[in-house]
Amino acid sequence: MKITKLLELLPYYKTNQIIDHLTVSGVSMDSRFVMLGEVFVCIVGNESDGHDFVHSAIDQGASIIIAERELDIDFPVVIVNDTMKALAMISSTFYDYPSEELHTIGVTGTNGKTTITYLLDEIFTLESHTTATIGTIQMNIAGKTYPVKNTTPDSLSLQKSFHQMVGCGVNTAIMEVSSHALDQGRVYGCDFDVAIFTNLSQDHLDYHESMDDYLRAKSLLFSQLGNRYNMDREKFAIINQDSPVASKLIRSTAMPTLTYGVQKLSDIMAKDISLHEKGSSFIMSTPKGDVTIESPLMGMFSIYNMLASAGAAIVSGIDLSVIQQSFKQTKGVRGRFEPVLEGQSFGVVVDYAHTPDSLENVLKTISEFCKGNIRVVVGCGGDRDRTKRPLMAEVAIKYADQAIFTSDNPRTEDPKVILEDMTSQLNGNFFIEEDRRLAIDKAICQSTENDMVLIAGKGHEIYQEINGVRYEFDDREVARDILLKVKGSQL
Ligand SMILES: CC(=O)N[C@H]1[C@@H](OP(=O)(O)OP(=O)(O)OC[C@H]2O[C@@H](n3ccc(=O)[nH]c3=O)[C@H](O)[C@@H]2O)O[C@H](CO)[C@@H](O)[C@@H]1O[C@H](C)C(=O)N[C@@H](C)C(=O)N[C@H](CCC(=O)O)C(=O)O
Ligand SMILES: Nc1ncnc2c1ncn2[C@@H]1O[C@H](COP(=O)(O)OP(=O)(O)OP(=O)(O)O)[C@@H](O)[C@H]1O
Ligand SMILES: N[C@H](CCC[C@H](N)C(=O)O)C(=O)O
Ligand SMILES: [Mg+2]
Repeated sequence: MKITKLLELLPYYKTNQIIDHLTVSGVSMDSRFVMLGEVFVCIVGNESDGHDFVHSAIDQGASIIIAERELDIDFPVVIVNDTMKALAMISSTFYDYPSEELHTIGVTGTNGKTTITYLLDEIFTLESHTTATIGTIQMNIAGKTYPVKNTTPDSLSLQKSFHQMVGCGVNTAIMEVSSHALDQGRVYGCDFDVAIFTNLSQDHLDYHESMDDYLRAKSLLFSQLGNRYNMDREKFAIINQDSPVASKLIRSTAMPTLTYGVQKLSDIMAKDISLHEKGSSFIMSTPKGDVTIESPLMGMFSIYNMLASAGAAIVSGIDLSVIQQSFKQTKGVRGRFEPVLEGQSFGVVVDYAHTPDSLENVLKTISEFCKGNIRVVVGCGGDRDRTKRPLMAEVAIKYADQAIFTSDNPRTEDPKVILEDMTSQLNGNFFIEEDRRLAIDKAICQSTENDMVLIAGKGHEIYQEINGVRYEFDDREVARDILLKVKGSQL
């Protein structure tokens, strides 16, 4: 591609040489993987600064450098004021603006993103769309799955994936948009058609300076909605009206908004809600009429996830009958309120709750129907928001009859320090068992008829990360092994 074409969306840039004659074979943001003829974009990261690797990028065969500051090299350099935004724009240009070709839905918020992308995938698939999803668990393009490093990929990988989707005949792309991604411009320049907000509660205060800063990042999805090319298609924001920050987000976008909620008057509302052991049912009132929803998804938080998904489906032109059928037959998401059943007389549920709010929601749901004792096994991740640790522990002892605190992914931290952070100010009864397998064993072995065990925090994860090494660990498999062992010993 000619460099002049590649740079066509950048509003203003300076160069140190005449570059108009140059062509580029690709785009790279990592000096270690630059290929011959590629443009190398210097990104200032959290760990290192891409500008420091310019020489190695040139040695690897880069044809031109895009930087944020002047570089003392005799080599073609394009200087822009923000390389993160520049990377997003040139990646989109290089891959021929693929998000414009797709009906693209972005979901942001502290909790519920993965669940909503799965619910939407089921709805659009039932409507015979060819879909793709990107998120925490994996990327799925037209039925083929790919592993992911981040919930939301960097802008270069993202545009490449959109391009692949277009090539595979995908028409609807549904993705999670994390606050880190918004802050780091990973979705800058994406042509979203629908942007969904779930909720805002405490998480990631290791990365964001404050809750206001966290909200500012989330609001970028809405303020950037419709900023890009394809204005032939209407854009919509779908906002949780019951969230205290709803009005801020509604004001942050110039695009039409559809609200959803349970408490406050909203465009889409759930009424006559019934939450039970086998799921939930409610009347969903919408601008297209009312419909009765029955679903195996449990808990009030699931009602919100269904309303948000319904909002996005409605503005995408999908009939209420399809939404109704999809919610009825949903398979749910692995690691989200996933039961482990080995014929035992008590319940065991594995859930990805790793924030105070999600843990509270899940425990509240369990406490609404559990007739026996509730035991929770939970820890907090290392190298992540320290301030959420005591809050999660407090929620655990508030709702559970027995709280067993253990390790999650300690990463580079000492698990004992994490457990100390969780419990040092805590009043009440709890156990500490650092070894997650033993903690699960303890909860299961003490349970009897009608009790419930919640194993929280790791959900679908199939590893435990300790000091940079990922050891095989799957809460569901561990629980299953223990249940079978207990069953065997009772024969
Ligand atoms: C803190 C954070 O968000 N880091 C992300 C960031 O990496 P970074 O800023 O550390 O990058 P860096 O290592 O400093 O490198 C800066 C630049 O120098 C380049 N470089 C570096 C070394 C070298 O030899 N040559 C070279 O060119 C790098 O390629 C890069 O372009 O940019 C990378 C590329 O986009 C991300 O993969 C990485 O995510 C790390 C792995 C991570 O753990 N992020 C988490 C916190 C995160 O983003 N989580 C959210 C989900 C949260 C949720 O759902 O709850 C997510 O979207 O995944
Ligand atoms: N709407 C909701 N409100 C509050 N809690 C929720 C909601 N939906 C799901 N949860 C809880 O949050 C956990 C994570 O849900 P999910 O994976 O859908 O969220 P996420 O936003 O994708 O999280 P992450 O940021 O870690 O990727 C679930 O296991 C459940 O405990
Ligand atoms: N996306 C979240 C996942 C947390 C999952 C939990 N098991 C942990 O490791 O803290 C994060 O990276 O903060
Ligand atoms: Mg997720």
